[in-house]
Amino acid sequence: MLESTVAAIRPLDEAAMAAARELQGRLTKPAGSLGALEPLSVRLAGLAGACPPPLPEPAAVAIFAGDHGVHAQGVTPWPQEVTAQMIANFLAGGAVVNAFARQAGASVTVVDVGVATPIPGADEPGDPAGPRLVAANVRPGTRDMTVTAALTRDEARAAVETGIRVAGELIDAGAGILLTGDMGIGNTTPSATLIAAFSGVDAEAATGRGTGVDDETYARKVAVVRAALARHEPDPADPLGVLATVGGLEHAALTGLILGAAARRVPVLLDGVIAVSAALAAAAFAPDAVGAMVAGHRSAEPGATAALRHLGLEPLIDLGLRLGEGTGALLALPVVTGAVRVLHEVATFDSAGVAEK
Ligand SMILES: Cc1cc2ncn([C@H]3O[C@H](COP(=O)(O)O)[C@@H](O)[C@H]3O)c2cc1C
Ligand SMILES: O=C(O)c1cccnc1
Repeated sequence: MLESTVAAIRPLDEAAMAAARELQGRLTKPAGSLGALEPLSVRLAGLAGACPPPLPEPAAVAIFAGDHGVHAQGVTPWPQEVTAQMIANFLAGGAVVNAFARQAGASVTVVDVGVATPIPGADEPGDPAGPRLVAANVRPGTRDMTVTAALTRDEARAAVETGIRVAGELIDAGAGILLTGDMGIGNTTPSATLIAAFSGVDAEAATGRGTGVDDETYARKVAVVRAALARHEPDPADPLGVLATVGGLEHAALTGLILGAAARRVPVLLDGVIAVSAALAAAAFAPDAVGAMVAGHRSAEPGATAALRHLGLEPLIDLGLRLGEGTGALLALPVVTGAVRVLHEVATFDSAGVAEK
C-alpha cells in the first residue's frame, strides 16, 4: 500500500496552473494584491488539475495519537497518561482543537496509533455526530530511541499505512481538505530528531521547548536528540528507516496521511512542528507530495521553521502558537478557502465593466 501510494503521487498540472495564473490576472483587483493567496490558488489548481479548483470543503482534522519511550529520559514535565486523557477530552469536545473545529465547521477524527495507557471512557458510546475514535494501535508507545530503535520497520510501515487508510476514508466520505493533528506527550523530541535527520540542521537548531520546558530540561532534550542521531545515524534517503529509528507512531501515521492526500490530489493543511517533521518524511518518500502540502502556520518551535525552509513552504499565519492538536491548521483554513473562493466568485474586469490601468 505504501509503495502504490508513493507511485501514484504526480507533479502539479501545468495547464491548470497556467489557467489559474491567467484568471488571477483578469480579476477585479490589482495584480498581486492578494499576496500569498495568489500562488496558493495557482498551486491548488495544479493539484486538482482544474481551474478553478474545488473549494476545500468539507474539512476533516485527523489527530494521530501516540506515546514515546523517550519520555523516560525526562524530556517533558508532563506524565505520559496525559496523552490518553487528552484523547478523552477530544472525544468529549473539550479541547482547543474542538473549539476551533466547531468554528471552522471541520470534523474531528482521533486515531489511536500507539497510546500507552488506557483511554478513559473509550468503550462508552460517543455522540454519533461528534468526534470519532479510530482504534489502530500498532504498539503501546515507541521504545526509547536513546537505547534502541523506536520502532521496527514493520511497525513504522503499519503506522504509515494507517495514515494512508485514514486519508482514503476521509476523502471517500467527501473531505475536500485534510488537516493534520497530533497528541503525544514527549513528541516534540522525536519531531526535532526527525527534522535534524532530514534537513541536516544541528540538534540544537532543531530542538525547541515543547510544552515549555525549563533550561535544564531543554539542555537534556538537546542531548537526547544528539544521542539518538549519533546512535542510529539515520539515512534521509531511507525515510522508513528514519521513522523507525527516531520517529513516533503519530509521526509515521501523519506521513501516511500526507502521502494519501497527495496521491488522491487533495490538499493537506499542515499544523505545527510534529506535522512538518512528518512532512519531511513524506517528501523523502515522494518529492512531489510537497505540491499537496499547505503550511498552516509557523509554530514557535525553531525546528518547524527549519523544516519549512527545507520543504520550500511559507506558512500562512504566524501567531506564536505552540500547542499542536491541529489548532494552527484550523486557524489557517479560512485563508485557504478564501484563496480558492476568489477564483470562483470574483468578477473579471471584462465582466464587471471595470477599466484596466
Ligand atoms: C494538556 C496538554 C494538551 C496538549 N495538546 C497538545 N499538546 C502538545 O504537547 C505535547 C508535546 O510537547 P512535549 O514534547 O513538551 O511533551 C504533545 O502532546 C502535543 O500534541 C499538549 C500538551 C499538553 C500537556
Ligand atoms: O508546533 C507544535 O505543534 C507544538 C509545539 C509544542 C508542543 N506541541 C506542539
